[in-house]
This record gives sequence, C-alpha cells and structure tokens, in this order.
Amino acid sequence: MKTPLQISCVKEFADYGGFDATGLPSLYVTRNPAISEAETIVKEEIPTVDFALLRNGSQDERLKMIHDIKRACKEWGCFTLLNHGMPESLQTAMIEAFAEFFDLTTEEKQVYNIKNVFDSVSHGTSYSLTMTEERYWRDFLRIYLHPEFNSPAKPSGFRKISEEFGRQSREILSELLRAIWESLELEVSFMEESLELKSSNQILVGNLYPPCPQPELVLGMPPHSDPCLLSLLIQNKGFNGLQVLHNGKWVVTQIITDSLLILTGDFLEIVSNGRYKSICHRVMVSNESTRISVGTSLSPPLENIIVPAPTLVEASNSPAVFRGITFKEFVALKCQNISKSSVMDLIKKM
Ligand SMILES: O=C(O)CCC(=O)C(=O)O
Ligand SMILES: [Fe+2]
Repeated sequence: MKTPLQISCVKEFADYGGFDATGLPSLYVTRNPAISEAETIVKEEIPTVDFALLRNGSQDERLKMIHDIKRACKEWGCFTLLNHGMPESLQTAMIEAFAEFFDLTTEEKQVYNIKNVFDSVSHGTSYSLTMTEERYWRDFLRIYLHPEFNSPAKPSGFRKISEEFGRQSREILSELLRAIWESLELEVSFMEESLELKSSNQILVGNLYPPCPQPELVLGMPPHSDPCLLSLLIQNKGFNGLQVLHNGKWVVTQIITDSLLILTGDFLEIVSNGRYKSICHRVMVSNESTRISVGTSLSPPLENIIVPAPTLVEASNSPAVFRGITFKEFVALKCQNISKSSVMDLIKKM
C-alpha cells in the first residue's frame, strides 16, 4: 500500500484518506493559524464592468466603461465582468470537462506529468515546478491553447469544449486589452505590433482543490500574481476560495455564474510602466466541498522582447521602470522566485 507521501497529487491523497490516521503531513502546513487570525479578511465589492456597454454601447457609455476599467486597473487590479456573452452552459461544460480529467486514473493522467513549464499539456500538483519544501493543496492541468491548439486526448469531449471556451475567452480578453490600451491613451496599433495580439499566447488552467480536513493550515495557492497581460477566471458553485489583496487587506471574491472575474497580470505592469500593477491573489480551501476553478490568460508571444510602452515612458518624463524581457525568460525567472516582488525587482532598471 502507498503511504501518503508516495502519493503525489492532492486528489489521490484526499481520496486515499491517509491523513486520517497520520494527520496532515507537515509539508502541506503553509499557514500559521496565529498569523492568519491577525490578518484582515473582508467582503468588499470589487468593481464591475459592463462588457455589453463597452462593445455595443453609445459613445458616452463606452467612454464610461473605459473610465471604469481605468479605475479598476489602477485601484484594484481586478474587476467583475458583466454581460460578457459567454453562455453559462459553456462555462459549466468547461468546468465539467476538467472535473472528468481529474477523475481519470493515475495512469491515464501520468502521460501528462509536468516536466517543463512550457509543456503543451501538463498535469501537476502544488504551485511551483521546482518542488520546494512547501506543498499547496491544489492539482492542475495546464494547456497552451494558442497560437497552437493543444488538448489532452481524454476525456473525449475536452477538445471541442476547450476550443470553444478558448475562442470565446480570447475574444473577450482581447477586447478588454484594447480598452485597457485606450484607458492608458495608447495607440491600439502599438499593441498589435509590439504585443502581436493576434498570435498571443493563451494558456488554459484547470485547478482542483479537494476538501481538506484542516483547511486552516493549508493554502490552495500561495500569494502570487499571474505572469500574463490579463486573465479570466470562473469557478464551480460553492466555496469562494479566491482572495485578492487590496490596500493591505484580503478581499474574498465572489465569482458568480453570470459574471467573469478579470485579473491584471505582470506583463500589464511591465507594458504600462508600472501604472497598472498585477494583482496579488491566493486561494483558500474548504473542508467540505471540492472547488474547481478555470483560468485562461493572454500573454505576449514567447520570444518577443516586451518593453514598457515608449509613449508612456516619454509622457511621464521618467525613465522606463523595467528592462525588456520575453515571456519565456520571465516565466523561467518566476519559477525560481515565487514571491512577486522579487521577480519584478529583478527586472527593474536600477
Ligand atoms: O483558483 C483560483 O480561483 C485562482 C487560480 C489562480 O490563481 C491561478 O490559476 O493562477
Ligand atoms: Fe493566479
């Protein structure tokens, strides 16, 4: 029989129930309840943006949305997107398809065991690839969807659903990026040329957080920011595990079915020369329900060197805050430096 530590994924570990007798292995203990109690966790409303008004509203309505996006990006780094047009049935089907993948046998999933962050389809556990001492209560399946489409062979419906989910979310994220550009008073052509939005890198991730017997001691994901321009998140009904850091307080997000949650990423911070910061977020887990979240993000093509937008640098009369960097190099750096500030510091110009 396998002992808990020979079991590599949280799902197997939770299904196996080995911790009942042995307690939670110390490597999963990533929270100190005494420190956690001192933290402020609040339920504040995060800003909302109406996508229908951005797309089809009058000129005034559209301008108001650009203004709302600017405020949300500056003051929060996230917003709830309403009237986005993605059918609820497609969101549910995507979550279900990931659930079916996680329910495959260990042998079936093993084919995709992660070896490299750039693997086109990879299954793994915890947060960082470089297996540190700490483990997080999360299994994941990550897929590079665009410019080349990839999919696991099983479950059988996965390919079709992820293709459609990817296409619709890419359209939404691209439109939002254009609006973000406008909010920074940047030429959209700059984005088309230097960021090559048409061949942008789209990644799809499904996260599984099984119930944990001692949720107060673990984290599903540590505080982090996403290495992308912008990401979109949905989750299954039930436990609201995602928290975003806002003015020094952790705010519990409520991802409701008819809305999408949008988060700013590190490359938006780089391109905007620090005007829009990437948002720091973390994930809590429940002792009762299994949480599944699905995120998809747009990033610049792997090999393009991305610099802070020159017009923003000129306009502010101050030098560029960050050096130019490719997505590929940035992700490699990020894998070695989990905390966000250290990675951003590494690429800051002196
Ligand atoms: O599970 C969530 O809500 C967030 C997942 C996340 O932060 C990520 O995949 O980067
Ligand atoms: Fe994230």
